[in-house]
Amino acid sequence: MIINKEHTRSLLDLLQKPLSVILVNINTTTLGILDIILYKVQKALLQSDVHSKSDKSPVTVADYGSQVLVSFALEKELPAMAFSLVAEEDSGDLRKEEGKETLQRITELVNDTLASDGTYDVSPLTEENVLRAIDNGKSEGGSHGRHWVLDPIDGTKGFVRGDQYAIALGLLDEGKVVLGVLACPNLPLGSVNSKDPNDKVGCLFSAQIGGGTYMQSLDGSAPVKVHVSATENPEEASFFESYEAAHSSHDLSSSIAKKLGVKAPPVRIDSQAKYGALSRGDGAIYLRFPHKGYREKIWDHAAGYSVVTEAGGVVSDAGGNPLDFSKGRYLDLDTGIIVTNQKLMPSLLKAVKESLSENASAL
Ligand SMILES: Nc1ncnc2c1ncn2[C@@H]1O[C@H](COP(=O)(O)O)[C@@H](OP(=O)(O)O)[C@H]1O
Ligand SMILES: [Mg+2]
Ligand SMILES: [Mg+2]
Ligand SMILES: [Mg+2]
Repeated sequence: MIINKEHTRSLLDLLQKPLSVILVNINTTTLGILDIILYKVQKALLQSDVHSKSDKSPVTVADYGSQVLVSFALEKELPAMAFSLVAEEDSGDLRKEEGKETLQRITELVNDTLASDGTYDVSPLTEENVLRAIDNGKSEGGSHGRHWVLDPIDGTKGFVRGDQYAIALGLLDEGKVVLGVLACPNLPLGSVNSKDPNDKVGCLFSAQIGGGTYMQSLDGSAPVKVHVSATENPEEASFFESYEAAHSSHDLSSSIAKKLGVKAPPVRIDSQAKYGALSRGDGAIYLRFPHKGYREKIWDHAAGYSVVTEAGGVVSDAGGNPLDFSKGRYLDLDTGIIVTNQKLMPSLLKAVKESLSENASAL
């Protein structure tokens, strides 16, 4: 397995801009701390430091380490605010006998990182501190107050494979997503469809409610405003879906695309990088149809929803209802998630409805 250099970029560095939008003072040195942990984690991954959660999905030291450091830094930087974090990972497996070594490894990495960075003058975190930082993410969210929503690594399968992944942070205010930051370290700056291996990669998308969506390179170019594709013609539209067929029915999306008249083959990539790419018009449609019984989590969509919506796109469930982030850790929705521009949405909804009634067994 080859994990390339982009995996080592600083997570908090990626988050700096939008945090500054809401006037949170996280300084740049602090933001550098995750560089080192990801570099080390990358090496650990080569030693197959990938574990399986109770739902059989993978988690790596990188996922935990990212959650510890984002949680730690947010708590440090937001002392005056009531700090509530809804995040993907929990400490359950790390508290078991079998999780001991992984916990040790995370603690070691976090402490090495904090020490070599030096921004926070703190004594080394104990394993208990690490567990507590992870468990900061236990908030239930909901319709009152402010809640940060974190996916420390979205697209873990892509991360492990060396493909696309994202670090996704959103902010809920009274149940609405008001801020979204999506760092996509492996996404080419020009287009997801770029075939040139020398193209620069690493994109940061950020959106604030009412303020549009901006993209910049991860090494700090000036942000440019981005918009979703304006196409009204499905024949010109290409569509995104999960790389993993287990996450979204490829059969159903293929039937929808056919009905709609989409000519291009699907673009299959991991993570919310799909939302980022769509927000700048790389493709015009994103279809997500998890298999029966799967419940979508808010951290898998909050940042991406904000980035696409502020770029002029529409995100809804398969019934055309807007996504509701105010219900807690899960999104309660009808069947799937579809994303496109305002012009294409009515015909997309029609195609989805017809395909669902003809291919109910595809889910
Ligand atoms: N059976 C399933 N159906 C749909 N989504 C699933 C799934 N199992 C895991 N996922 C979610 O799909 C996300 C990745 O989406 P994508 O397929 O677009 O890359 C995962 O995020 P994590 O990698 O953060 O766990 C996980 O939350
Ligand atoms: Mg996961
Ligand atoms: Mg995720
Ligand atoms: Mg994740």
